[in-house]
Amino acid sequence: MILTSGLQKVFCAGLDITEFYNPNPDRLSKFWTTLQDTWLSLYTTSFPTVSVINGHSPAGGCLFAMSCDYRVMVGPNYTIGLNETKLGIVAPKWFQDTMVAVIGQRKAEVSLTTGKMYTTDEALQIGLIDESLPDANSALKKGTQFLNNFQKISPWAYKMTKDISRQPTVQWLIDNKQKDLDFVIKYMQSPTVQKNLELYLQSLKK
Ligand SMILES: CCCCCCCCCCCC/C=C/CC(=O)SCCNC(=O)CCNC(=O)[C@H](O)C(C)(C)COP(=O)(O)OP(=O)(O)OC[C@H]1O[C@@H](n2cnc3c(N)ncnc32)[C@H](O)[C@@H]1OP(=O)(O)O
Repeated sequence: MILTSGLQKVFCAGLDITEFYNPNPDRLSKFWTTLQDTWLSLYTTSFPTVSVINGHSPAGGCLFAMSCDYRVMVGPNYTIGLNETKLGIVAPKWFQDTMVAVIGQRKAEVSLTTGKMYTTDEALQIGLIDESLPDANSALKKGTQFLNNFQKISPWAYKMTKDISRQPTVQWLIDNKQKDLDFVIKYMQSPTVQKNLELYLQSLKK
């Protein structure tokens, strides 16, 4: 399965920030639960997955890319990263753990605390992506080549290997879905967080 975008320069702009701004708790609760379930399905899918990152990929976009088995990104002009601290919010534990699984504890901590958005070259250097290609067609071709590896791998062996590797992060979220939701609902209602989001949304307007 390949995840990519039909847009010209955005792979995924992350979660819709307007869902967090002046939120209705019931709506936010459904929104966040849907995100948790979608992520669990993607991260544990029995299909081999590749993200062909053909545009910018901040925050939730980076999470979805990192949740695939392999990342091919079009360079050099796009950026990717978990930039939550730049919005004055915090990437939840399972976002952070997904990043640690990809680039390791030290690089993830620096990346997360600074909210850094990496260029394609920088992302390749720290291992956030696996390959950089100059255009979308060659990136798609690379992604397809990666998936072809699995024609010779037992689906059962593939899935069990992936489950063992991803189990700690997956199990944490399964065991803590309500706690994670309560954290988001509680802090999203904080006046400080709301002010930060307001300023960030304003900064995006042209
Ligand atoms: C004190 C303790 C604090 C504790 C807090 C705890 C909180 C709990 C945890 C909660 C975690 C929540 C996790 C969230 C993860 C996320 O995904 S947050 C989203 C992060 N996304 C971004 O930062 C992306 C922002 N967008 C961009 O940088 C750019 O738009 C782009 C690079 C993606 C594309 O650039 P360009 O093509 O130039 O597009 P624009 O013309 O800028 O955008 C068009 C239009 O869309 C609006 N917009 C863009 N992104 C978003 C978004 N993610 N959500 C909502 N709206 C978005 C942008 O404002 C423009 O609007 P107008 O057309 O001008 O109205």
